[in-house]
Amino acid sequence: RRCNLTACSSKFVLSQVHPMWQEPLAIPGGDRQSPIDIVERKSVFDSKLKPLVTNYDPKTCQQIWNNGYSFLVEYDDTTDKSTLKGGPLQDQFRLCQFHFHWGECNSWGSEHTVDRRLFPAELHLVHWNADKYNLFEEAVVEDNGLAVIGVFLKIGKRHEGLQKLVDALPVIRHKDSVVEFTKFDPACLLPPNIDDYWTYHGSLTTPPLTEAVTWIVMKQHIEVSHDQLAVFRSLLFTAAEEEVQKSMVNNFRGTQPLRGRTVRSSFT
Ligand SMILES: CCCCCOc1ccc(S(N)(=O)=O)cc1
Ligand SMILES: [Zn+2]
Repeated sequence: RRCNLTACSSKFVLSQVHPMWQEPLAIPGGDRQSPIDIVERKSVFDSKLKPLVTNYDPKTCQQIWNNGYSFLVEYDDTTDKSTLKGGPLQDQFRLCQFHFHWGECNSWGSEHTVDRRLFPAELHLVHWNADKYNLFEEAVVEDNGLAVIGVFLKIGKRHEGLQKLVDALPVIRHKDSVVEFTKFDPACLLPPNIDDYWTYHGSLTTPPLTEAVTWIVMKQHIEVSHDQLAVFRSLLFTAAEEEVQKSMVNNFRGTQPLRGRTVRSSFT
């Protein structure tokens, strides 16, 4: 007999896949989905790719919140104070938020892979095209609307800049909790060399999965300590009032078909 949810005792742990990660059946178009496996030897060096230019103002950092899929550090994107340009981009983009994806253990957690290699986590710095659109929500449905920088995380030495963020996480343990978070410079989360990257046209990796993203994936990773990443895993997918609490882990999408796309590299 199918268990009727209301009849289930509160202690019954539902071992369902988190709704977010049950792939929707059909995505409109769906031939430029993300993430992908980056096959190094198939990427094509493009000498016309310029260096990336980031200009982040820590004063535009506003809050950090648990949206039930990840935690987002949000920036004031009503002016051109925190911007990204150069690289593969023709226009100037504004930083609106950054977030991470991670696993339940250090063996997996990243969204992109490099020659099928998985990393324990991946940082996404999300920007929208402020030369062409007025709001993130407008840009999210346009081909050239978004630019996301991806940075792989590896377990190693403690990341001093990340610790301020790690210390804020217990305050936003549950879905929909938010706390003020200011004066955080996201540039501290970039690797030393941001001139070496892969770039390709793809999509958001969570709903609405729109194919609006110029992806810029850094070749160089950053290091965080085991304990720092363990705090990410102490977050919950679930809201405070829910009876069954679910750890926020494995919040990554699997790699998607390349569908004939070319991944370009800024380095040989
Ligand atoms: C109109 C509201 C859209 C909210 C969703 O925004 C997103 C979703 C995914 C990514 S990701 N993992 O591809 O960087 C970035 C931003
Ligand atoms: Zn993401």
